[in-house]
Amino acid sequence: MSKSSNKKQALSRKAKIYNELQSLTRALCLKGFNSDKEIGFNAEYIGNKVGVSRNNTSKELNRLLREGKVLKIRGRPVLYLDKQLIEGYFAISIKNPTFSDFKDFMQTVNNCSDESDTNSKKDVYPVSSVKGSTGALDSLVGADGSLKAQVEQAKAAILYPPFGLHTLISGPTGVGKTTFAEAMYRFALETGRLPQDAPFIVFNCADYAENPQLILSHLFGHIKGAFTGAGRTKEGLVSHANGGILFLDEAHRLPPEGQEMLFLLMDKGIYRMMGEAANTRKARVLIIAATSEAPESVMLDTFLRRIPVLIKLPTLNERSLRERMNLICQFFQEESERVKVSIKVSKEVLKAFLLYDCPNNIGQLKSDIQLICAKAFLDYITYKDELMEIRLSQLSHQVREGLFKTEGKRKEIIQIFSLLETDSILFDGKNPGGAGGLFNRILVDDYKMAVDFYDLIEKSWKRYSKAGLSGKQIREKIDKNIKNYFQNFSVRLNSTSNVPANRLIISNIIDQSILQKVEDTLSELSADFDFLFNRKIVYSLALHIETLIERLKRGTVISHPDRKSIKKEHPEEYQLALKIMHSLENKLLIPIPEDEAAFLAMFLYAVRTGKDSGNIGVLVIAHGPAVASGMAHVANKLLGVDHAHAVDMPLELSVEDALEKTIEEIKRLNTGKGVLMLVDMGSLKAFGEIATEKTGIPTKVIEMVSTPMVIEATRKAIVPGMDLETLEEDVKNISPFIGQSVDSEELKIYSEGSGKRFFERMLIDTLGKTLTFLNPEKAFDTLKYTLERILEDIGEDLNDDMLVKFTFHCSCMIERVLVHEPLPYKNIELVEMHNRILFNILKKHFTLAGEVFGVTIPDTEIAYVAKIFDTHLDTQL
Ligand SMILES: Nc1ncnc2c1ncn2[C@@H]1O[C@H](COP(=O)(O)OP(=O)(O)OP(=O)(O)O)[C@@H](O)[C@H]1O
Repeated sequence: MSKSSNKKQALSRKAKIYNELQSLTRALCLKGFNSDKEIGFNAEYIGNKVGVSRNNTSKELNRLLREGKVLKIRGRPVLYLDKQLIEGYFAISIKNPTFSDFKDFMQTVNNCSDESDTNSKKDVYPVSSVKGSTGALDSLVGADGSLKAQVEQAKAAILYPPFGLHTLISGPTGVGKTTFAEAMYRFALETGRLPQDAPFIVFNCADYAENPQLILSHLFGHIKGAFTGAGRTKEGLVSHANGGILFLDEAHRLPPEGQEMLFLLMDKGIYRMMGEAANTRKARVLIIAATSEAPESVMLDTFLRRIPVLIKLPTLNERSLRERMNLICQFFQEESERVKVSIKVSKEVLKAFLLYDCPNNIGQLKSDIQLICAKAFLDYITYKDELMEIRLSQLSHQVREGLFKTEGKRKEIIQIFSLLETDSILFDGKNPGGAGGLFNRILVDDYKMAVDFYDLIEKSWKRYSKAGLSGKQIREKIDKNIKNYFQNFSVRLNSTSNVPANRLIISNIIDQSILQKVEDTLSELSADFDFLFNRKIVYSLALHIETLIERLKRGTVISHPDRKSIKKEHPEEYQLALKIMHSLENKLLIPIPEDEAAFLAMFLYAVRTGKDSGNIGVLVIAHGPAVASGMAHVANKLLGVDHAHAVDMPLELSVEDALEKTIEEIKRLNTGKGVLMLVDMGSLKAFGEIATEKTGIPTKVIEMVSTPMVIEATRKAIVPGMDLETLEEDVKNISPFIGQSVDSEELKIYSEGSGKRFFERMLIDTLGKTLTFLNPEKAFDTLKYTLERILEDIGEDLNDDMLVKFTFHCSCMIERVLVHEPLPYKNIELVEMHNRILFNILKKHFTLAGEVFGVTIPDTEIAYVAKIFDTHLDTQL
């Protein structure tokens, strides 16, 4: 054999070995590294795979090492890895490719992302050490979460000398591949790796997949006469992308000829226009390819051999709910900015978007949100509303289904939503700055008192003066409100909240210098007042001070209604407040009005003594063995609390005993804010008066009780800052059945169309406020029909009282069954036995009703319905 053919063989042997090592390393990268296991491939193993002896394989590997293509880990046996792939995987650049042992290798790759480590710095440069590396990539949602590794890889790919590394981004449709590639491009501009005028050219290979000639002509250009119709020479995208990035979407659709031409460009920086035989052209183009095919697929194998960096983006399901929430908020904010109208989105809608099945990932999430916003916009212009409101009823069936998919995610959902005290979020499109930190702002609600707090004072001032209260009365009322506010605020601060005291998040929303100055001030004073150490106090105070400064600038400072008495009642806190104020005045160089000391003193007092001031108790009293407790149970279950309590009054219970029980309950429930009682008969009103007389505990009695009212009472009673009078008012207002006067206009609206009575329209309206998932109109119609059939069977007439009870109870029941949380029932056999006929009638009719809603009503729930008939119709069949 001649020398030259020997060399030829050796060359192809080296290439074979190199290709094999690349495949093996790639497979390893796809599986992920595990530092516990030794990783790498020895010469014998690689040699066996390609049919070359161990000795010769070793020789070739050492050659490759000298060429800078492989990494060598000394030991027994010696292990090899492909250098570029490892660098891409760990987002690093390795200068010295030989390692003394496996530990040395792992240490080097791990340490390189840790700037503090200097040992390995000489060999590698960590991406994180590059100045100015914040920006496009770092601001992607998830950049510090589920995209962390990918962002590091992308930075490394862009920064790799001399011109960056070609990259393949993979992931199913809609995961954000294009967005990610654009962010890489912007990162290249930000870091100066590409000049500001560098091109970013996008080409979707799927667009012309059926016509290879057209693809090649688009990409590489053609010369005159290259094919029929090529009347003149035309440059391709590669030429336009010279000096920048060419983004090839759906790269797996590139025909084989195109792949070959692209590889030539990637390997050697040269290409030919179509129709050119000899002439080659030069272009320096960084390729970012994207594919929705699994990167392991055969189709991509050739591609992978050329592309050293493989970035796999996670699907929406693989991201945390927190990130998804962030995306949702971002999209609503974007829509609001687009149409320049505020968008109000309820908690329930957010929950549905958070949980529904979204197989096409972020892309689908975004377009579903755009779709719902478009619908809401239509309502907005049709009805000339003040803002766009997204209601649960507007959502598509698929999105609404999300509400049923809480399984296994409850904790995370609670964590996300416990921070949001209002029932909805307002996305303010007129304030474009709001988009980025929006979700962060939700996160810091726990610290936030300033904005709400001043607003509270301003709003109540307007409300009370409109109501004709004297100046003194207004001050007294506001003073009470402020006290309540601080009390509740301190409860939140002292609670074992899940909110991390995260300076990073806080620093996104508070001016850095204010935060720093508040931190300094409090740490100076904390030697004497150790409770000031609490991070949350620092943050909430910083937020408060920031708002105060804004108000000072605008000249809208609010005076404290009663500074003198605060000074007298809380002298220690007042003095401390003055110290804080003076220190801040010096640091911030602004004069702070002395009234502020009174607010601060109240805040400090509340935080210091803060204990759970508790909520207003809710007590349901009704005749019947389990009517009251049934309603309280439903309310608690639906709201996920244990706040509604009940006194059941079976017929055999004497009035004296019932009163005694009631007083005991009231004592037990009172936490200082009184108890709201909902009773089913006017005569029970006296119970409240007697209980207050005997115990001094304030009570209010509403002479009407229904499940929705109990739900409303419970829901509102646990709202911080609620007082007994307001609660009574609010609960009364939801009941359309309490002698309200309704003007004739309103009456007309309610009675229009549908052929329903006014009373029924009101009933549906109230149902609408209570139901989460069901369409109230449909629920009402179906249940009324069902009730009429049941009454026909048992020979009773329909009456409104029964209609109210039945529709409310049963619609709540259907919702419970929908979310797989039906009520249990003890001794169900007894109900079945005593009321077999009624039970069977109910079962028959509920089978039909259930079908309408796609559920099967279990016997335990039927037993409760039977009880309603028992108690209210006295039906003993
Ligand atoms: N991290 C992100 N932050 C904010 N928006 C994002 C993010 N990722 C994707 N999006 C948005 O989601 C939508 C879909 O993203 P993109 O088009 O980048 O996905 P893709 O994977 O390229 O989709 P396809 O495979 O369908 O081309 C875009 O409108 C984009 O604005």
